Amino acid sequence: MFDKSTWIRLPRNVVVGHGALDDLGDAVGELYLSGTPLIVTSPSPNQIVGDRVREQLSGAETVIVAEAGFEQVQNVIDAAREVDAGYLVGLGGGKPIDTAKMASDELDVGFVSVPTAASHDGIVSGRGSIPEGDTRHSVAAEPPLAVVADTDVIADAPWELTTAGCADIISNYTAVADWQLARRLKGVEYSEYGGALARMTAEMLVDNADLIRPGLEESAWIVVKALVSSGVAMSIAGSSRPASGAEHLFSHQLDRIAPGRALHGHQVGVGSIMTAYLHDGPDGLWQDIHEALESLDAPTTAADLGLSDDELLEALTTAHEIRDRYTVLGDGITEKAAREVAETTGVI
Ligand SMILES: NC(=O)C1=CN([C@@H]2O[C@H](COP(=O)(O)OP(=O)(O)OC[C@H]3O[C@@H](n4cnc5c(N)ncnc54)[C@H](O)[C@@H]3O)[C@@H](O)[C@H]2O)C=CC1
Ligand SMILES: O=C(CO)COP(=O)(O)O
Ligand SMILES: [Zn+2]
Repeated sequence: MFDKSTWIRLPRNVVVGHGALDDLGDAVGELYLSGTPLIVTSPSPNQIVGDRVREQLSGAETVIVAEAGFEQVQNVIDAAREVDAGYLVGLGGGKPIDTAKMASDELDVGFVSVPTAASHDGIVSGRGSIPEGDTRHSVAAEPPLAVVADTDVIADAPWELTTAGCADIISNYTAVADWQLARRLKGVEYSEYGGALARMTAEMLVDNADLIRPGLEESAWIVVKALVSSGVAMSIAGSSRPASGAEHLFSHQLDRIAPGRALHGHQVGVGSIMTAYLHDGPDGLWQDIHEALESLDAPTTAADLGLSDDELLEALTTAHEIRDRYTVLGDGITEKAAREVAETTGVI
């Protein structure tokens, strides 16, 4: 008997474009949400567009989160209960958006995603990525009912935020390769559709890398659309597997070893260069990934990430410990192997 069943939860309204923030009220109005909106944001996005968002959502309250973590999620839950929030709006980069979507899940209220930077592919996903002690959880969270991405605001954000988002997407190449490896070696469930979409998104971004340039609103448009597509791949898969493999484990480990040193997307990009080499050897995809990152002016070396060689090697040799997710790192690679891959790819 066929007894498989799956839920794919996707946003109803995805509004991307110049001045899209002015459509936020309409995009939310169409969802028939009721009650007080609670805006979950971090200091810079609040300063940049907080008032514009509050103008669109009458009676909105605001809570500021500086970091992502379970404590912050709990603070948002408490703030939401205090104002009897009807729905939450994540405004900013990946941290406030993840925090809002996790709090919404716990509170059983709607979630709206308003990215102010194209820095990560969690803007649409129904996953939250949260550190806790020595580990980092990828948890099911409330997918957004609406995503409103204003390309004017995003194009105005520091350029490195956009290149971080590009690198987060490019890393889908190695994430999907790890996922396929885990299917072959460990029988991990694989979604052809989720894997193909994630990979195609990375390919489209690499093919358009020449068009992605600072200050061009069209670049923000290309990157946001790719981030949406990558998030949809995660929703189809019901996990972050299409967009998170060993390169992400490496980045998560760096967040512990060298916190705040570099952006998430930049760390996974450098990780992806090295794990692509581990997958395919010297003549494989690592050079294309390296070239695409270089052409975007995204980091390709430990020094670009503000890391010493030793910090980078420590992260690479211990990344497999972060969580129980089988990747090309298996149960860990030796320091000699890590040094060889990092040197051969020019990362150190
Ligand atoms: N749930 C998921 O599927 C995913 C989650 N993530 C998570 O997202 C986080 C990384 O996201 P980031 O956006 O890099 O972190 P972030 O939220 O800390 O943002 C990075 C910086 O950009 C600033 N910023 C945002 N918009 C700005 C603007 N318009 N102008 C000036 N500054 C602006 C923020 O204030 C912050 O200082 C990590 O915690 C990562 O694990 C990343 C990818 C996918
Ligand atoms: O960053 C992600 C996808 O880009 C997902 O993060 P996790 O590795 O925590 O699932
Ligand atoms: Zn990521």
